[in-house]
Amino acid sequence: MLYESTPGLPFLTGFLVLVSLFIAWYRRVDPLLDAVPTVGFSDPILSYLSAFRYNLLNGALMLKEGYEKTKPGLFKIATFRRWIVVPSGTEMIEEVLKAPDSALSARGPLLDFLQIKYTLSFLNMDDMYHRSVVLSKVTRMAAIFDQIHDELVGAFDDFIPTTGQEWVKVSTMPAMQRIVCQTSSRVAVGAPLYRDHDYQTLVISFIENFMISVLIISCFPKFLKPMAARFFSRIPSHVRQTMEFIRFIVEERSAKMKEFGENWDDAPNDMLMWLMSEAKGVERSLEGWTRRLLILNFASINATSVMLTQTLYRLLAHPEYIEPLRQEVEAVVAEEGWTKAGMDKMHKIDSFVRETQRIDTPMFLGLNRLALRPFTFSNGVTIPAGTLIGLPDHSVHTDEEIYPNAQEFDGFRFLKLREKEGDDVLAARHQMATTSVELLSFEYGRNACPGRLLAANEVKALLAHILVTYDIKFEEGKGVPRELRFGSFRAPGNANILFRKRQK
Ligand code: HEM
Repeated sequence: MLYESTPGLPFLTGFLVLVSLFIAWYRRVDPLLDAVPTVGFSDPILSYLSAFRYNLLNGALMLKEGYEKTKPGLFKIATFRRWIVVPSGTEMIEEVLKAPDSALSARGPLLDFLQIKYTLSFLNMDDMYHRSVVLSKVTRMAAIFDQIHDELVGAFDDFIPTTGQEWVKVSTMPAMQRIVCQTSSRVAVGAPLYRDHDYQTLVISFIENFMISVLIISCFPKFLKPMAARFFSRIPSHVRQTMEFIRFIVEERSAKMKEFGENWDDAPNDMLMWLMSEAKGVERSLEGWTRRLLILNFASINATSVMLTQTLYRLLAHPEYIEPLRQEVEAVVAEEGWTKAGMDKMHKIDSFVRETQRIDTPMFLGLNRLALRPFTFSNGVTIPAGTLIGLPDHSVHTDEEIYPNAQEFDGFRFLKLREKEGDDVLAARHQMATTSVELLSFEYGRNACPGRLLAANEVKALLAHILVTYDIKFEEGKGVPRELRFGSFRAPGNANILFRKRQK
């Protein structure tokens, strides 16, 4: 009877069996990875439940559990797309970071993560010259710092216009993004374009659209990705519009480069100029420079505004730091003015921002490495070619053996470590822009962020300016907003902050 009343049942059962077999085959674990313990289910089909838990419920907890249970060692975790192997403990992480690119590639996973082939297919991935441009030029911060300070004051006046005793309500994340955009654009394209609000709107809309495009395109199977990019990405239009904005500047500068060559003494000192001087071959074109500029805007503006927003939230959640930080800024500025040398002396500010970065690191699992060939760790475990490795940023940052009372925010944690060191060289290990295997927000080793010195100085200068210029508080009855989490990502929620001219 049952059979007669449900004629589709055998087909449905058959279909489910086929799907299960396909999943079991697709998510099968390479036997070599059997030696790596799993957090959650190892079974190919049940591992989807673990992936669900990881992506949507409590990925951070799962990573922490794997890290603590296996340290020093390795564990694996299931995501919807694939298995990820995670090293636990700093020694194992260092092995990953020190492995040659020919064994564990950083570039491949980064390009895959950004879906570069479909979002920015025009980038020549073999020539990442913008990285060395940033690294070599940004290191000479002193000359750039004047521009940054000059501009951040203007940006605050533009976006947070306070007068008298009135409190001005500011939607934090969008306002910080605007302020960082204007300040960074001064370093990126110079005057007069950086102040053009239409240009800034375009820069921010590119960043937002880029992130949305990456998310959407990642959800499609490979053969549908080009179509998804065509339908959902507005990036080609952003490229065209940005080209129109910078065309005039590029033409003028190209003419001067031709005329003066190496002897152009008062050449502008901004990223566009650095790119124009260093580009080779097809990259030496309006379109080539535009695309590099866009990718640099993406790399710098979003991460810097997130860091500034998190720092402000931490400050408001711990207002006892406001006075000591203010006093430091005032004392240093009285001695050194608003200079790079002054920034270097703001040890309390530096420590406060670094502590925020430690505890609010934007990724629970940082960017990845792809094993291009079988790779054997010092504990004898070999992972097969094709394995994806993720770095457990947040688990390291909350490792009690490295940071006692790791879950507590201690704004002067790094100041105290700095003061304990005997000399300046050792003390510098604890400053904001110094990378280490114990603090992975800027990554560490040869793939570390080339713009970290700029980011650190920008955030420190912005925070110092806020402290001495404004009184700030959350709206009545409100506090730090709940952060947004998905899998290994986290982002600060948005809250309004009230600003008024400082009263005392
Ligand atoms: C708080 C702000 C910032 C954070 C947290 C941050 C973090 C990172 C991280 C973790 C990476 C490594 C990605 C990888 O290759 O695995 C990276 C790469 C990069 N960052 Fe930053 N960054 C910040 C600001 C900046 C700024 C201001 C610039 C300046 C232009 C910049 C330029 C770059 C570039 C060009 C790369 C790519 C390097 C490559 O292709 O290998 N970043 N950043």
